[in-house]
Amino acid sequence: MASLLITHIGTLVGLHPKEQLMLRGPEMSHLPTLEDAWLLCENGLISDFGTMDALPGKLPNDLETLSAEGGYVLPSWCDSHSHIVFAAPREEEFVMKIAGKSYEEIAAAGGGILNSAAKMQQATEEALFETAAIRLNDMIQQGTAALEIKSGYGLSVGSELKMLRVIRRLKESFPIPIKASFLAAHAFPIAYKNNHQGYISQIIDEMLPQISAEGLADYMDVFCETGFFSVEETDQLLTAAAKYGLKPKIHANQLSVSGGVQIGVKHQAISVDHLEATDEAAIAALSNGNTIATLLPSCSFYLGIPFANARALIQANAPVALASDYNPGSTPSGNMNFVLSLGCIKLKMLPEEAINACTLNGAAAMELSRETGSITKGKKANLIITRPISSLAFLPYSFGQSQIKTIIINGKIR
Ligand SMILES: N=CN[C@@H](CCC(=O)O)C(=O)O
Ligand SMILES: [Zn+2]
Repeated sequence: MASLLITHIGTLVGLHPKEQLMLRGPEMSHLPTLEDAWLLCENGLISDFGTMDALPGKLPNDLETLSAEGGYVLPSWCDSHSHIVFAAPREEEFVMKIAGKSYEEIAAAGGGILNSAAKMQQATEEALFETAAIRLNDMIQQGTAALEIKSGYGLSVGSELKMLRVIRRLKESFPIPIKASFLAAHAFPIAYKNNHQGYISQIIDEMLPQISAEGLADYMDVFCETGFFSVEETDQLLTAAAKYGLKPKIHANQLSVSGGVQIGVKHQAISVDHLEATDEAAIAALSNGNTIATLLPSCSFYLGIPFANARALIQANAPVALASDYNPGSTPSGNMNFVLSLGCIKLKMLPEEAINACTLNGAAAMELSRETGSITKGKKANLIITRPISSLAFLPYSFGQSQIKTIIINGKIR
């Protein structure tokens, strides 16, 4: 594999030591940088870096050189929450929202997740793979190079397995790390509206054993929310998943204070995600803990719901990650550059905090921070090279304007 030397880097950003696997509270504002730098990629990994006045004397033979021309170099975005496998977009609901209907009203009228589930029954694995691959390629071009993808539009044994097999194929076909979360507990199918235990038994007795036998999921997810899965039902599902070694990453407190945060923490969830409706008890549950609060500001932006209280979480010494939530209903965008801007503009995170939340803490929310998420020797050479910009703050400040000039994946120009 050819080696790549990137020279004339205006500022190299995110030089965390390899032992730093996650950042919490005040640590999140610490984003080490190096000015006027070079960086060497060998065998797909970051092998060395330094300042331009001390370029390495001995260089590999098969070396390709690329000048960053004064641009910034950052670790690629690590997006730890997405639903990019879906059968069809839902613009009709977008228009209903413009006319004043809420997410809950649309869902109660048979739209929402059930709308996507109905379309999923008909979709072929091939079509699902092709459309998800287009979305994923777009995301990679926008700087994402590690991704979590959920099932959850199947809501039946066959369709949930179909979604997870599509995610497995994406894992095999793309050069970036991908993690799969099993989210059959996303909504109750209509046939089980008044028989919650019937559907929960199907998840526990039929889906989990097959998924485990085929190794199709890395995590268990539940939408713990009023009108969806209760705290008791979430507890039951997470207990069952633990028997198959599936750790939780759950949807909590999106539309109301659901108790989802506390039940996630009780089950040592890797992350509890959303938290738009978080109260003091939920913040206290995350304070000083290892469960990551993954905030999804594009969802608040699109649905017009409150933004999560990032400042209170950071104040409480919690680890905070930012992710896209790319899905057809609440967030039809996987652009992490916009997530970064919203993190600063709406969640009042400092640029350094928001960048750490989109990189190292995002990687940690997928248990990938040993291999990606910072500029650290031995980690994947997955990089974003920007145009020359006036400061780090310019990146989130210039919202909606791409500053990305080149994407590097596994040490190769993409
Ligand atoms: N809230 C649950 N799941 C998705 C939305 C799903 C949908 O509307 O299709 C979310 O994270 O926002
Ligand atoms: Zn989600």
